Amino acid sequence: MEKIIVRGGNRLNGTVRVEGAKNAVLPVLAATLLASEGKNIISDVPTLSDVYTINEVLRNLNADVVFENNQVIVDASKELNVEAPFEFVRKMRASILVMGPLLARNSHARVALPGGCAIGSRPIEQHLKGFEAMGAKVTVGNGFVEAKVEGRLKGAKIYLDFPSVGATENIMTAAVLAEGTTILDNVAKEPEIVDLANFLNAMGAKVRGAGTGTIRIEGVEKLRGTNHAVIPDRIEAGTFMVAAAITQGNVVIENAVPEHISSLIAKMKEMGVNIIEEEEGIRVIGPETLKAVDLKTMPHPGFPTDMQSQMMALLLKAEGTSMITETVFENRFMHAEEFRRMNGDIKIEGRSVVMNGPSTLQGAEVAATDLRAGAALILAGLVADGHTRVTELKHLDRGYVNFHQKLAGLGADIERVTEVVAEKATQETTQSNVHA
Ligand SMILES: CC(=O)N[C@H]1[C@@H](OP(=O)(O)OP(=O)(O)OC[C@H]2O[C@@H](n3ccc(=O)[nH]c3=O)[C@H](O)[C@@H]2O)O[C@H](CO)[C@@H](O)[C@@H]1O
Ligand SMILES: C=C(OP(=O)(O)O)C(=O)O
Repeated sequence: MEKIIVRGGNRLNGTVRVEGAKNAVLPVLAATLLASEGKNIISDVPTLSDVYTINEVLRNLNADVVFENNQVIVDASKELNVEAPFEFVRKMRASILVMGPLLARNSHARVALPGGCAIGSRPIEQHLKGFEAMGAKVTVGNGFVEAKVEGRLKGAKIYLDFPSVGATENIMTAAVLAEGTTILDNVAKEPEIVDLANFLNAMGAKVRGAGTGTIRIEGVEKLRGTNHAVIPDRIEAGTFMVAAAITQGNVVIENAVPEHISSLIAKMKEMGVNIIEEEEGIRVIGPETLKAVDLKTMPHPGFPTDMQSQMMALLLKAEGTSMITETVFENRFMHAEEFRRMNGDIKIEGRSVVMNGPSTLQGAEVAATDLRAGAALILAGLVADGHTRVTELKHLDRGYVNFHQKLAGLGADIERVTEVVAEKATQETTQSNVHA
């Protein structure tokens, strides 16, 4: 087993560059299945475990996929298979995003049911409601969801009960090859939705309104491969912004797009963080004293749930009482217990957590319960007394490329070790504690 060991106390300084966005590249790669002619060349692709997983899903569906130098080339022109098995979907829920493209291309798709995960039950009924409205017959059984349609899907008017990111993407990618027009209401407005629409349009689709609450899709008969560069990862950018702020550092985050993270910038400014938009990116200067604030996660342009745990780390160091309310996922506070193990003063009250800060954080052995929790625990470790050891790094690797190396490049005292070396470090700490 691998661990990341952080020794707290260093201020971060310098420049760090963010990668292409995980949550943009996964739907884009799933949508490459729509091109029955030509190759798709997707660039700025991060080397994340989730990307390797979706590439395996595509290969399994009979697409040719080459991933080199942050570029994925997909040739999906051969006849596609119908089924995405559980071995992939269990690793990564976003595998469900192949359902829309497969149904549109094949008139038939069978995908293992994703099930819940550490942050909530995560049902997919809004995705399925969309496929049904377009004429598909959907059945669920034996751990699979299957959708079939005679001939092409038919354009429809669909209203989502909640602006689900995945449902918006899956229905969009089904509707682009449907007969007639689809009007999709109460949709997600995340930048990743806009990126997907841009990619679909470059393949020859007719998608209008992405980024607003209503998307209108005129179906076309065929799509062809194109070139597309993925947008920068706003959550990775936000994570490094917190790293700079929590360590009273001074860091430029290159490639970050301020318009994609305006809610985060506003909240951090409220906390007293100095944030300057520069030509190369966003400069973040952490203050001596952070102010307590309240925040509530919401669909975009509200505060992103994927930044909630990192902000929890930051708020633990703020003066006064802060409250975070999670409205997007029903169970995304598992990291709060881990912060408590680091001496964080934190209480869970239903869908909110209350923190009385600043907490004097102490190094401890903690487990990443999901990918953002993993990053957040490392952020807390940057300002904790002594060593913090973070385990369950498979979650972190789903969403961050070279996270510890990037932090080390900014001056953090951090390393990634295997169990054997980690045990040696534990012994050293135990010995130094005995001597102290
Ligand atoms: C790969 C990817 O892009 N993942 C992101 C995507 O996940 P994902 O697409 O799964 O998130 P959704 O927006 O669909 O889910 C938001 C909420 O709606 C619920 N829901 C969703 C669909 C449905 O049919 N029924 C239902 O009840 C979910 O359980 C959850 O509570 O958006 C989330 C919300 O911004 C982010 O945290 C994830 O990082
Ligand atoms: C929850 C996340 O991702 P996923 O939907 O892929 O689990 C995330 O990126 O924080």
